[in-house]
Amino acid sequence: MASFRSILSYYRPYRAIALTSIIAASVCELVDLLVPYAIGQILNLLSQQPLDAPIVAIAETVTRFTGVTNTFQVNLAVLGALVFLATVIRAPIQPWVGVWFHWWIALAARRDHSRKAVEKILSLPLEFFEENNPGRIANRVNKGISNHTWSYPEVAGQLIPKLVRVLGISLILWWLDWPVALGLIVSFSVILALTLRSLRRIIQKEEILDSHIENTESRTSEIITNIKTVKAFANEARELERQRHRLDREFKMVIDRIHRGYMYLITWQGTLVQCCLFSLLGFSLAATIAGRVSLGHFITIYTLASMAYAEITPLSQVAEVFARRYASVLRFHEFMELPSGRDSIDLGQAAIPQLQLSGKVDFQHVWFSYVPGRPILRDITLLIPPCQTVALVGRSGSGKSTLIKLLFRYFQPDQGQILVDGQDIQTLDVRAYRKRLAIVHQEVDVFNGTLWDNLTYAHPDADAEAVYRACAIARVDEFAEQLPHGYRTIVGERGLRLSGGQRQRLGIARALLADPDVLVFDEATSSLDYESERDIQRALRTITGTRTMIIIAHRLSTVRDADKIVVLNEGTICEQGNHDELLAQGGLYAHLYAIQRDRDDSPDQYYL
Ligand SMILES: Nc1ncnc2c1ncn2[C@@H]1O[C@H](COP(=O)(O)OP(=O)(O)OP(=O)(O)O)[C@@H](O)[C@H]1O
Repeated sequence: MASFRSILSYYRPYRAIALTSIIAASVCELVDLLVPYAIGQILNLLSQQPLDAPIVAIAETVTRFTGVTNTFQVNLAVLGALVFLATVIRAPIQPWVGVWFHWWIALAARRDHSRKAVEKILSLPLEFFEENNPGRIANRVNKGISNHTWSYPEVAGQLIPKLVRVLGISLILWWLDWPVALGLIVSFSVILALTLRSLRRIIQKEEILDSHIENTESRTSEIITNIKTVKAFANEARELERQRHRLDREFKMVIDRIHRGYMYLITWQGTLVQCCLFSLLGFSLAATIAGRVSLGHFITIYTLASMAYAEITPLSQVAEVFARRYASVLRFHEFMELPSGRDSIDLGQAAIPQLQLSGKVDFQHVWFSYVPGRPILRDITLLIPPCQTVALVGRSGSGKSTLIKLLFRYFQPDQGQILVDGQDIQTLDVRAYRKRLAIVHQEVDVFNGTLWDNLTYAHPDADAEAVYRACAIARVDEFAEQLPHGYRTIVGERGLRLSGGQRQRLGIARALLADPDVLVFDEATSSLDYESERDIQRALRTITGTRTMIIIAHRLSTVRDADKIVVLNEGTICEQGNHDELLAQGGLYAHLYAIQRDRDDSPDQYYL
């Protein structure tokens, strides 16, 4: 559970430098207090009233060392020097000991935690990304980090040094006239406590607002991602209406609850401060008339008290801004505390151990459910000998892709085990293991970069000859040559958009270049036209028998030549054998095959 402690731990690596810079900034604030004090003493000097003992002591020391006997001149020089030190000398030092380090820490922490956030994203389990859309995740991370970045200089550079300043003022006032100091301390503390209490109430509303904003932004991001569907169903107006409703709700919350709350706070706070200052003026004036306080001290007291009360507004503003950000900062920490997936990789591990597999895959009594009590796979037992081509077929939702997800260790079986070359895959180094597998999905991910970069994603050091060979098999060469800059054309997010078929060919070539021991095609050619698909299949025959291939397909023409066809039905294997055997069995496969042969005009394209 994220808490204030999590926020402190964000800056733990910079503890020493943070402490030093906060102390330095606080000292600068204290030095600034010398000015009203010295001005008060100058007034006493000019009006021939006695000076305070410390000033007299310093002046006597100066007289002893310099030999100057004119007391008035020495006193004036000492007081002038104090003002010079507190203003001219302090001015160039303060930004460096304070601002520079506060921002250095904030920016260094941003760099470090952005890296950690990427690490977290890479280590979260797959189901997290199925439940949270990219906009929601990016918003949570970016907002959390940027709020941390902005808050640190404010808290370390303002909040803490200003509090020290107020403490310094109280001590000086206590020394000059303790009843006035007591009045200031009590009134200041009461106002600050009341302010913080009001802020706490506003924070609760800020938290609700934050989750409203996250929902709105997440929907906007979904609209962008699914814009084709929105337009195709002419749902623009409905989406707009829904977002308008959400934005109105946010606005109402901001104005009626949050902004109004701040307005009330500023109003009573300002009035109370002025009342206190006015009363303090009366008390110190009375003390001066009664001769208890010198004219110089009266000026010093009033100036210092004004300075202290003047800090209530900036202090509460910093506290207010911090409060606004607190909720989103905590949400960032909650995100960072999410448990990593069981399949997560040790990113600190330098070298990936080498692993070579024969490609023998053995599912032994595998049970699996996404939701407890609702098994998706039931007692799957399947042996795939090395270098065989096995097809997984079955109705939509029968569990084909889930079986592959288990093979890739995205999820763990509830019961049973999956062995590769006789070893339980859970015992293998996950990075080394996955390096020996490759998959081509129906939807191929294309990164922003050149076609070449995308092709060599799994194997960046692949030599040109290997790339061209894979491209020839997957028929990438056909369209690559047509692109404006060939293989160096930028594709993806900020480049040329590839068609669904072209993306699938790219996906196939990319997987081939990884040179895996087990190659999986999950509806990998479904976006291709019949002719291209047949051509690619013919080309793929050159690698058939060189590695284990698992093909998930609805189009029967793509699996007829498989060594084994496994038919899944409601999470169980109901039949297995080659095409002819399954037809001869006259079971589900033969039944569906017959239905589709009758339905389809083309004898080569049967869908399951
Ligand atoms: N992350 C998930 N959480 C919960 N249920 C899931 C999840 N992923 C898939 N399922 C469910 O598991 C079942 C099997 O899904 P799976 O994707 O394995 O089927 P499939 O045979 O590959 O289907 P298709 O041929 O349509 O791709 C479906 O009922 C699906 O709704």
